[in-house]
Amino acid sequence: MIDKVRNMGNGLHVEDRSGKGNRSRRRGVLQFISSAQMRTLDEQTIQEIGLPAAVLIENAGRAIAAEVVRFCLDQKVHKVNRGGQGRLQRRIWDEYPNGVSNPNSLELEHWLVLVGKGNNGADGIAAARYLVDSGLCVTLLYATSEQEMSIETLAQAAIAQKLGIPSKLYGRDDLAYGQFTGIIDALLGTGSRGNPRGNVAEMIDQANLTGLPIMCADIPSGVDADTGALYHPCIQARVTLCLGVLKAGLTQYPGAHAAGTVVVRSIGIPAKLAANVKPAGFVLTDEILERELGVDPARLRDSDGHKGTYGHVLVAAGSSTMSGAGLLASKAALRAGCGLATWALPEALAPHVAGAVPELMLAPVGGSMGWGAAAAHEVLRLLETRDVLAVGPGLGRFEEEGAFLRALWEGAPRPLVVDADALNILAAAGGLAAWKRRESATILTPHPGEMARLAGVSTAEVQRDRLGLARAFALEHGITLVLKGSRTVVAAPDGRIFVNTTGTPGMATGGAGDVLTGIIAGQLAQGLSAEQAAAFGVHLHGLAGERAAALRNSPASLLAGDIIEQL
Ligand SMILES: NC(=O)C1=CN([C@@H]2O[C@H](COP(=O)(O)OP(=O)(O)OC[C@H]3O[C@@H](n4cnc5c(N)ncnc54)[C@H](O)[C@@H]3O)[C@@H](O)[C@H]2O)[C@H](O)CC1
Ligand SMILES: [K+]
Repeated sequence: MIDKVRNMGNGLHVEDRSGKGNRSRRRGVLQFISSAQMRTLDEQTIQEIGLPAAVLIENAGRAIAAEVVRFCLDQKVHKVNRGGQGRLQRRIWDEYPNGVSNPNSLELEHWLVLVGKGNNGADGIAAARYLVDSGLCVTLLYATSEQEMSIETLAQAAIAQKLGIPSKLYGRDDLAYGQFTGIIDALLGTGSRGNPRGNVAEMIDQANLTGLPIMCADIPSGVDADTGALYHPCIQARVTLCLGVLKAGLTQYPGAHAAGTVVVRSIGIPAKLAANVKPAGFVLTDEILERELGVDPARLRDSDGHKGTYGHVLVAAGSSTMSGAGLLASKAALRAGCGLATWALPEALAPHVAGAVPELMLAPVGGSMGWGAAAAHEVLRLLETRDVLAVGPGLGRFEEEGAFLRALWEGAPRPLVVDADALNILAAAGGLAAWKRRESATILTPHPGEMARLAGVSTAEVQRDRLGLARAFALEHGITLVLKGSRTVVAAPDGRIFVNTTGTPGMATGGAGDVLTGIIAGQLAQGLSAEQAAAFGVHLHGLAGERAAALRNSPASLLAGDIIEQL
C-alpha cells in the first residue's frame, strides 16, 4: 500500500510501506478530497454502513500512536525489544525487524496530547491509550471542560480517566512544558472554521513555542484543510497523520509546510464507499499519469518513426534583451522529444543566436518592426506547416501587442501554449472573458503573479486557494491551466486537477518557466492532449530539475539550461 506523502523541500514524496522497502517515490494512486467530502464519507460509514464512530476513532488513535512511536524510534535510533508484548509493539517489531534490546527506550518519552472538544480531540485521547500501552508516558491537556465536548470525545475522556491517564484542563491547571518530549495536536480537525479562538489559540501558540516535535491528528490546527491557507495561529508540525484520505489543503503551501511529513493512514472507511467519492484532485504519480490521463511515462519511440512522426514545434519568443527565453523554450521542446523545432524571432535578434542550438531552425519575422500585427501573420503562415505554437517567453512589451496576440489566439488552428509576456498581454487586453473561446487545445502557464493579473485578483488571493482558483478558471474558460510555483497545479477544462510531485527549490531560477513551456509544446507535438501534455510536462520538468540539482553542490546553483540537459 502506498500511504505516505513526505514534504521535503518543494517535493511531495510518496513512500511505500508494504514491507518491500521504498519503491519509486512517484508511484501509487494518491487522491485528495475536501473536508466536506471527508465528513460525508465519515457520516456514510457511520450511518449507512453502521460502523460506529468509536471504531473509526479507535483506528485513528491507533494509527496516530503508531506514528508517534515510529517517530520516537526514528529520532533516537532506538530499537525495540524483539519480545515486546501487545499489538502495537508487534507492529513496531514488524517494521524494525533488525531491532535489538532496550525495551525501556520509550519510557523516556513523555508526550502531551492537546485535546479539542470535537472528534479530532477524541482521536487524540484514543492515541494516548495506545501510547501508554506502548510504554510511553502521556498527559492529556483538555482545551475545554466536559460540558462542551462532543459525545465521542466525552466517551474517550471517560475511558482515559478510568485508565488513570493523567490529564489537565487548560487555564485551570498548571503545566510545565519542560517535562515533555513531544506533542500531539488533536485540537482541530475537519470541523475547524476560521482563526483558532480562545483556549485553542493559546494552546497552539504555546505548543509552537516549546520547540518540541508536534504530530498532528488529521490536519495541523489552523491549516485550512481545503486550500492549504494558514489561519492564525497555526501549528507548525513535524508530522501530520492524515486520517482516511489525503486532504486537499495538505498538498499546497503554506499548509504543506505547516504539516511537515504527511502520512495518510486508513481508519476503516470501506474502500467501496471511498470509491464513490469523486476526488477533488490527484497527486501526479506514474499511476495517475497512466490511469487518469492515459499517459505512459515509460513510452518508447516507434522503431519505424521519423522526425515527422514526432511533430514540429513553433516557438514565438524572444526580444533583444531576452534572447535566451526563446532559445531555452525551443531547445527544451527538442529535448522533450518533438521531431523538429522552429524559433520565430525578431529579425534583429537572429544573427546573434544563429548556431547557438544547431538542431533548431530560425525564422526571423516582423522585419525592422519586430513583434507586432505583421509578425503575427508571418507566425501564422509558419504554423501552417507546423503542429504546435508556443508563444510568450521573452517577448517583452511592444506596440500592437494586443493585436499580435489576438491574431495568434484567434488564427492558430493548432494547439497553443501561452506563457510569460503573452499572459500579461492577454490580461492587459481584458483577460479571457473578452477573448473568443478557441477550438484547438489551449494551455496557459502562469506563475502566481501572472495568474493574479489574468484573474483580476491579488497574488495573495491566488496563493490562498490555488486549487480552487485553478479549477474554476480552467472550467470557466475551457482551457488547460498550469498554475506554477511549488506544487504546480494542472487544471483541465473538465475540472479535474492534478498536483505535481516533482521539483526542487533550485528550480526557482530565471528561464525555468521557458523550459517548461518548451517541454509542454514538445509533448503536444508528439500527439498528447492538452491535459496530458501539461501534466506530463510539469512532471518531467520537475524530474529533470531534481536530477540537475543533484549534480550540483547546491540546488541554488541550478540554471534553467541544466534542466534541459537532464531531460
Ligand atoms: N466524523 C467522525 O465521526 C470522525 C471524525 N474523526 C476526526 O474528527 C475530526 C472532525 O471532527 P469534528 O468534531 O467534526 O470537528 P473538530 O474536531 O475539527 O472540532 C471542531 C470543534 O471545534 C470548534 N471549532 C471550530 N473551529 C474552531 C476555531 N477556529 N477555534 C476554536 N474552536 C473551533 C467547533 O465548534 C467544534 O466544536 C476529523 O478531523 C478527524 O480527526 C475521526 O477520525 C473519525 C470519525
Ligand atoms: K489537529
